Amino acid sequence: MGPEKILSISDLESAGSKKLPVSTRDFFNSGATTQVTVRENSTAYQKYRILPRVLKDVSNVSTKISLFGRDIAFPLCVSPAGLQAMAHPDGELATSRACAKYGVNMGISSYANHTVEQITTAGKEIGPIHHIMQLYSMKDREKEEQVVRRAEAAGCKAIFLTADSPVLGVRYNEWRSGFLPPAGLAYPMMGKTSEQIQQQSHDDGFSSFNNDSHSWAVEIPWLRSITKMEIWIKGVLTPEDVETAIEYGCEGVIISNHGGRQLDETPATIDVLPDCAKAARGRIRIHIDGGIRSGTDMFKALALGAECCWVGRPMLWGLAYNGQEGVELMLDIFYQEFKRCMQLAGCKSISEISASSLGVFRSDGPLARL
Ligand SMILES: Cc1cc2nc3c(=O)[nH]c(=O)nc-3n(C[C@H](O)[C@H](O)[C@H](O)COP(=O)(O)O)c2cc1C
Ligand SMILES: O=C(O)C(=O)c1ccccc1
Repeated sequence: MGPEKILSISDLESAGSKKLPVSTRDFFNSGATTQVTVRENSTAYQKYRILPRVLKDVSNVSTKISLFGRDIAFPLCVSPAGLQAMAHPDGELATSRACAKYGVNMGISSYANHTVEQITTAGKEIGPIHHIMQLYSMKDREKEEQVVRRAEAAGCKAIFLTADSPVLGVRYNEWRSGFLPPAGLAYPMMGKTSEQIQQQSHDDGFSSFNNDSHSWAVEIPWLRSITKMEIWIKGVLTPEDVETAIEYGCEGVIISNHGGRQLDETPATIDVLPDCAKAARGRIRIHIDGGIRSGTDMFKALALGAECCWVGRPMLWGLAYNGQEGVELMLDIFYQEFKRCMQLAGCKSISEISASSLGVFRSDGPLARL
């Protein structure tokens, strides 16, 4: 696709973004309010440096981890993001196929432009893949239950309950541009047609469905009573909420600030990961997303206590650049960079990646050990 050489996720961001109309590009790439968190999610990785151990046999590095009962190729999955057909007509179907081809798992947004049945089938036709279904608490409990039941019947392994979005964030770009998904795109899992979507602002449309009176005490036991899928909480940023998720018997949390799109001036996810992982003490799975843009970012997140990384926008840039092939390119860049990082750092398997592989800059001093 095109003459340019796409070697890094940053190259893919430029090439993919260029293909999109300005309002779509801004909807995908922006964060909330002042953009502090969306920026810091990535830049925060720069306070850490990798301390390699040398002269190790790294001819047979294993990048695999086990997730939902099966090995995935390397510790990266694709976060649930709505409206993927805005990036490429094949949307979530292309993402699912690319993930299956590459041997990683995929999150499906409740605001996907294809159904959970279509998306899981598209992937499984290519190869083994697990999906998880993202869920928002909804005002209409019957509709919410339908989404859960359809996801389970389609073979999804977990519900990711997005907990950081009782309302949408302050999004100046969406409000200025009067952002609306293009005519023709629907939210089939929400039972919302293109015509209905066109009648309300994105913000009002979201609020009309979303339950801003959600709570741990109501939501988690209710979900448990209607599904056997694992229940994960997406959008946790504090050790307190890790502890609460454990109390409610959840299987995992995604340390996430929604890619900086919800509450601005929340910390970068990598900066709260160590305390959250410490609080978990192995009692709940800890995954992370937000701002991960390279194999070394992945390595640092694993060293600081995450079991697996998830990425949102890099998938959208891949889709915009070249559909399924673009998402495969994105996964390939991450895989090659991560594997090489392990080799150069002297880690033969994922279990050898630990905090002892990292140093950190504190104020102006020399590099400190963690
Ligand atoms: C365009 C877009 C749409 C998104 N839609 C959803 C969604 O429907 N549900 C959800 O839980 N998170 C959604 N997210 C957040 C992602 O799941 C993820 O947390 C975030 O993109 C990770 O940060 P990154 O994009 O820097 O990798 C969306 C993100 C983007 C950029
Ligand atoms: O924009 C988002 O971050 C998001 O979560 C969303 C919600 C509904 C539709 C599309 C995206």
